[in-house]
Amino acid sequence: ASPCDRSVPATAGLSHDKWEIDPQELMLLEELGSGQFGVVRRGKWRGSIDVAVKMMKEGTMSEDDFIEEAKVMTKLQHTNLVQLYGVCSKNRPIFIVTEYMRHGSLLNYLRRHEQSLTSNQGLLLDMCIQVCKGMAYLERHNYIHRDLAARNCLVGSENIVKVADFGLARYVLDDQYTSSGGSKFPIKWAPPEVLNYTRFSSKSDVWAYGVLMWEVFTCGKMPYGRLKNSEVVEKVQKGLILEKPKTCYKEVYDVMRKCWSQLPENRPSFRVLKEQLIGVAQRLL
Ligand SMILES: CN1CCN(C(=O)c2ccc(Nc3nc(-c4cccc(NC(=O)c5ccc(C(C)(C)C)cc5)c4)cn4ccnc34)cc2)CC1
Repeated sequence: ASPCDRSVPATAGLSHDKWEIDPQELMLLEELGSGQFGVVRRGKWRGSIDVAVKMMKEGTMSEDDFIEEAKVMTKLQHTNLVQLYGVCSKNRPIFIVTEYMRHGSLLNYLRRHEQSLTSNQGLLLDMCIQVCKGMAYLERHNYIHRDLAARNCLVGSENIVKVADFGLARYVLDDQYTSSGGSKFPIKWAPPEVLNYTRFSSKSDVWAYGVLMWEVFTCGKMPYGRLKNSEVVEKVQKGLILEKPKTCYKEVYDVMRKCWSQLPENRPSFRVLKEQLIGVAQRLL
């Protein structure tokens, strides 16, 4: 640049690829809770943008693989997906920075608002449709979630619901979580082909989506109640499915049941599910 050039020196910002966030532009605020990777905090980015910051506890994630994948994840943009803004990967622990969702997980939201929600089937169905839209977008981009459940969806202002942590399961190092025999594996959201062969697909996400619908219409009950994981595996392989929640239209339960077809090819796609659920909402409400 010529000496009289007042613009910012050319190198500024280049040291950070567009998915790399400068930690000096982050202000960390209160703790939101902790998950598989450690503590999550609310923060401000560039002084004004509300963010959630996952601070990855050392040894919990295969970091280099994730940082590579982050470039792809930042390109996945949809109203019903929690937006990944970027990562701080130049020092440890690495930070994963996403948009902030002020009401926390869908599971806790359902449990906290059970009284007002049980009589509001329209809102419950709308929440399911929002998750379906986010999942249909991931399906269109051949992106598999691998751990879709109400605990991994988040609620923002005006009852907006977004899918979070899509694809992140691939980078968890804890084999109690990654192997289907492990104590932390989400057995109750897994179809037969995942229980038997860990064969994940958008159709295994559809099975999990059916369980998420059941979570929504029971306002956050635990699927299969207090059954042990080993008992659930046995029953699911025998074709047992979750019973119809009391406050749930039969048409809605019929959609859930299709998500639990034993064979993946017999389950609807998220694209078809979205059309069916919107159709049910128009007829019923
Ligand atoms: C009135 N209420 C008061 C209490 N309350 C809260 O404290 C509260 C408010 C907002 C919250 N928001 C967020 N919370 C989180 C959050 C908080 C704790 C843990 C986690 N989850 C994780 O750390 C996590 C989740 C899944 C996974 C795998 C890979 C296994 C799928 C790995 C790690 C997320 C992430 N977010 C991303 C965007 N917004 C949020 C979370 C909690 C909710 C509102």
